[in-house]
Amino acid sequence: VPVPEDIYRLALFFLMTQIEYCFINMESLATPRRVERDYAVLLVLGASTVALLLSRSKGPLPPGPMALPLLGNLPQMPRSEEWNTYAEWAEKYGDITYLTIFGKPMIILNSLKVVRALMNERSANYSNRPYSAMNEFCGLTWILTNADGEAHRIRRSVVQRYFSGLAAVKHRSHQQDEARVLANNLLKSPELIELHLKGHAASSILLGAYGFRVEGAKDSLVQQMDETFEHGNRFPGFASFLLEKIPAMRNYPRWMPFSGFRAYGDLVTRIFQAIRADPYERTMKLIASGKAAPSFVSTSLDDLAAETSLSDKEREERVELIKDCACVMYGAGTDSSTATMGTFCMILALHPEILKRAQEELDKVTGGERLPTFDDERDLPYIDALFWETLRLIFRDPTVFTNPDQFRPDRFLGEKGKQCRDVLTLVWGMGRRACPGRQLAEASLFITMATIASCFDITPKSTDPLPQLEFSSGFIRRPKLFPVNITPRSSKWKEILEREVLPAVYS
Ligand code: HEM
Repeated sequence: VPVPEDIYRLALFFLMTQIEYCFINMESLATPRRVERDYAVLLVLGASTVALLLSRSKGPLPPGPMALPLLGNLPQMPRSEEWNTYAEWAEKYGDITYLTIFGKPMIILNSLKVVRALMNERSANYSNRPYSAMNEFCGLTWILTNADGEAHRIRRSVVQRYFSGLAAVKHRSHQQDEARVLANNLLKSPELIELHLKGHAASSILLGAYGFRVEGAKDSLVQQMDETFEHGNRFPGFASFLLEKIPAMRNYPRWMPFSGFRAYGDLVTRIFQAIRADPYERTMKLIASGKAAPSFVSTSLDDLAAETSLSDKEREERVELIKDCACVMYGAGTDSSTATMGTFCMILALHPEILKRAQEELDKVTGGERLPTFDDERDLPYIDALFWETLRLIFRDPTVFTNPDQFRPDRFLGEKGKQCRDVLTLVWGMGRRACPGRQLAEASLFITMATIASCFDITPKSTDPLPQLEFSSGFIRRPKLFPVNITPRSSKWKEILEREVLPAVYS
């Protein structure tokens, strides 16, 4: 029997969905305003309530803050710096905290011990994504990060074959070039640091995946991709919740009242299909004109051509798979790399003593006469430690890293440093979902950090008061960039950079 709580909950979803639609930009949908009819609301409310009741979870659950009847833990959810609230909850409830938001369960793993136990040792149990009617509704089941079971396994093996292990080494030449292009861009217009960092990450990944570089974050393709992911995030939360709870809603008739979400679903499906197809088409044109650099797409197509026993249908499926895998690399890799490089630059501005020590080490290896290369890697332990400590900032378990708020690259030096690195593999995720772009990202970030530290002094534009390094909330912890001066260490370094960037740009 439906309880009043469920009816209120659903009534609230509908109400909020409509309110949200008033705030999002619906112009592109050209949907005429629909007449709202009470009987339709009652019908859907009834069906939804039954579905909600059937989907109720039973069984013992981990402890967590007391949930309110309708909203769950929504009022207690932190609006910013969520990691501090999660740490407080860990003190109170232990390593695993259970929450619900509008009936949707959420589990926070709060220590290295439980993350390892669940995500690594029992990866087979915990690596699947919960079924998402919303992903199906928007045609997003092909994305590796959403896929499960066999579809996930196949996509991962395709991606790993080209981006992990020894295969990652093939990307080093363009990664070194892109690091130099970034340094040159920072030399020319340091005030555009945010755009340059984004353009650099995008270009490095697009080169690996599709074989072309972009001129920067303003490139139409980069903007198209960003807008697409943004669109996905803007899907009205309550409509998405409703779809998850009642998947049959994806067939909700378009002529019914409140069916605006279907038009929005069509839009999201269309634009996701476009970012899957458009960069692929760009590569096909480059291949046709003989100008394509070797990439994941071109190599995979060559491999496909060499397999003579496949039927036409199998070939078509393989091409679709190649499109899926290339596209996801951009989505998964760009923002994470941009955030890490942004953090690195802000850290250097706040810690001149660290930058000086890095430059001393680099000068010893390069003689202060050239930019660093991958061949220098083994002689640059401090740069390596700097790289690890920058990633470590998101890992704040004080029982593992003492004073986690302090930036101390020395943690990663010497014998003890090796143990710290082992622990820090956590930042790449664990088990079956661990980051397949890890080696690619490690190499790209290392050479870019070494190049930037070689060429520039970085200082905050204003030191009174000294800026604090703050981070935004969300899936990726992004640094809030404060204004900085980025100047070549000397006129000699300006010349070195200008000299060495030319082959990078024109090769
Ligand atoms: C600083 C850089 C990066 C960090 C910290 C990072 C971190 C992570 C983490 C923690 C996961 C696991 C998420 C989960 O458990 O569901 C992940 C997944 C993934 N990463 Fe990365 N990543 C980085 C860069 C990259 C790059 C450069 C690429 C590609 C070029 C990439 C591609 C992927 C993909 C495709 C997945 C999904 C794997 C799956 O669901 O099986 N990442 N990454």
